[in-house]
Amino acid sequence: MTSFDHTKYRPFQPVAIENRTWPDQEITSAPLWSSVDLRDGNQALVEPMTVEQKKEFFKLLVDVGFKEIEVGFPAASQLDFDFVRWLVEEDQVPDDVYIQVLTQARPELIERTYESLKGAKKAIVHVYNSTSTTQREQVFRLDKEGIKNIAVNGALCVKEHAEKNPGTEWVFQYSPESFTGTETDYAVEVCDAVIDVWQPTPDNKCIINLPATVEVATPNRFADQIEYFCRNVKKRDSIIVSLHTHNDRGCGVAAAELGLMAGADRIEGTLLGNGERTGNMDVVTMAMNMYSQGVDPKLQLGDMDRIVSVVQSCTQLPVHPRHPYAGELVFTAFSGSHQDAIKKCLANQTSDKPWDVAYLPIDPMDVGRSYQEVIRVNSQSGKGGVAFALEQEYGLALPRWLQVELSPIVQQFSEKDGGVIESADMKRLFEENFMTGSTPYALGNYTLSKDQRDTVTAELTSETGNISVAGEGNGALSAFTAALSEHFNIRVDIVQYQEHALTVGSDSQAIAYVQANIDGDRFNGAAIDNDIVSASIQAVLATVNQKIIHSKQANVA
Ligand SMILES: CC(=O)SCCNC(=O)CCNC(=O)[C@H](O)C(C)(C)COP(=O)(O)OP(=O)(O)OC[C@H]1O[C@@H](n2cnc3c(N)ncnc32)[C@H](O)[C@@H]1OP(=O)(O)O
Ligand SMILES: CC(C)C(=O)C(=O)O
Repeated sequence: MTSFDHTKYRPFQPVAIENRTWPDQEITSAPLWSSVDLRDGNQALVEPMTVEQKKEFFKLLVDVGFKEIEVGFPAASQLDFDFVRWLVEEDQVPDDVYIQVLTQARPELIERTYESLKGAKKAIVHVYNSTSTTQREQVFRLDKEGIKNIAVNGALCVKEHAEKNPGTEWVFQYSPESFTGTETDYAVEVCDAVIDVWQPTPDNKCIINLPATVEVATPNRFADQIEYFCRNVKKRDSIIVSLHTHNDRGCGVAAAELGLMAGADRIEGTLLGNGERTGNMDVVTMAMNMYSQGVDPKLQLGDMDRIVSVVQSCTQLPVHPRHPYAGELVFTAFSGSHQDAIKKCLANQTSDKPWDVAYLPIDPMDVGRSYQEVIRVNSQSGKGGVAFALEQEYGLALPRWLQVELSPIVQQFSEKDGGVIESADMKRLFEENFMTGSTPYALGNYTLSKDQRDTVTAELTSETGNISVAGEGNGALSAFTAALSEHFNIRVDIVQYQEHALTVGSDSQAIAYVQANIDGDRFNGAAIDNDIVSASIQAVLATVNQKIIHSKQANVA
């Protein structure tokens, strides 16, 4: 017998709607945003925020650009009450920001709520009661009329208190809590009754907030509910339809997006999605989704590290490394083909072209991240990733033929090491294997002269004694190659050559990369010097040094 029995659950009963229009809509402008971090987010924490944490969080929300911020449930806790008083008395709320507070539709709680707001410049009073069948039947034990009366009486009470305090610019908000579990036509009926009390106008709107208190269906079903609601609610032009989705099925953002397409004007959510159970709708994700489609979300999310840091320290919840747009790994590719594609696309990307980089839906720089972290190398990585890391970190633009040689060396190392290879290790492997221009022989003094042909004479130093070599050719490199060929009795042909100035570390240095065919085997060398000719000569010497060591090892074997 298994207890995993799906027949105990009932499917969601969708609202009957014909000719729905939302699937054809696009999101082309930002909604009104309201942060509920300090209320819904806070009420879901193991340890609710202290006043100090709320202050820090509030400052972040203002800096991010929220103009409506639900700051608490002041009738429920002294701490929330005190925080609202601090905001008002210490004049902490910018003139263009509304503070929003939540209250149940109970007269004594509404009264206390208004006490907390005394002297506020602008405030949204948010009153709610649950309208779902489950709560009607089992929690409130009231019929539809009884539940509607709670809403109407709450709305009346809210209005009366506002009239007694005309110094504040009041906005009223009502939520039929558990909207998704409410028959949609009945939700319209209750909201209509509230609207009748408040008598909003196009110039003095009220907010009707439709919560997916619990997410119970696929986002398309939620969108149907929203479109139905918008079509049928009274005075549509005098109300702001707001959405407040939760993430029980993991679709909080998708539901809000489709709900917006279905006609909503305003979105409530939290930064990075903290909230009851699986969380509230994540404003960061939804806003960045818009941003990535070329729509201005009207929120400033560029300092993502600060957002993550404040949210983590105030909620004491970690942010998942793969959290959309904000997690530490979301712009990082480990696998070779992704790295290769990213590297090539980044090289093509210029500021005058629309962003078009494989595997990166947005430019990491836009949220304060660097290209360095875009590619991290482990045993799944290929040459592109290694080359990218060396270029980003050290300015070493390895030619493709050298990338091909270095990549397996790095891969072997990471397989042994078992994890991510740091750029410093890759550089060390590069130096150990290719910058071999000092052992057994290092370049001492040399002279170059130019006549019909170039001539070089060079001193090579080594532990076993110094030697002199001389040769001539069509350039410095070929003269030096000839000198080495003759002295060591080998045949050296330069197959590949590349050089560039070093832009990282020192701007007066250059690096040369050489691939040489020596007696039928290919060797790769590189060298850095203030002078490009010296760098080139040393890179050739690096290949010859490898050949000498190789031959010695072969003889020993
Ligand atoms: C989906 C949401 O997030 S809604 C917000 C939920 N957040 C919170 O509840 C956090 C803060 N709340 C609290 O601290 C407490 O609930 C308080 C202080 C507000 C009230 O506490 P209490 O008076 O002990 O009441 P409690 O919350 O248990 O509610 C009990 C009564 O209020 C009624 N009630 C609950 N919600 C509402 C409402 N929105 N409107 C009117 N009455 C309500 C209940 O039916 C119940 O009635 P009963 O006593 O006749 O059975
Ligand atoms: C009070 C309402 C909006 C709420 O928090 C919810 O339904 O989740």
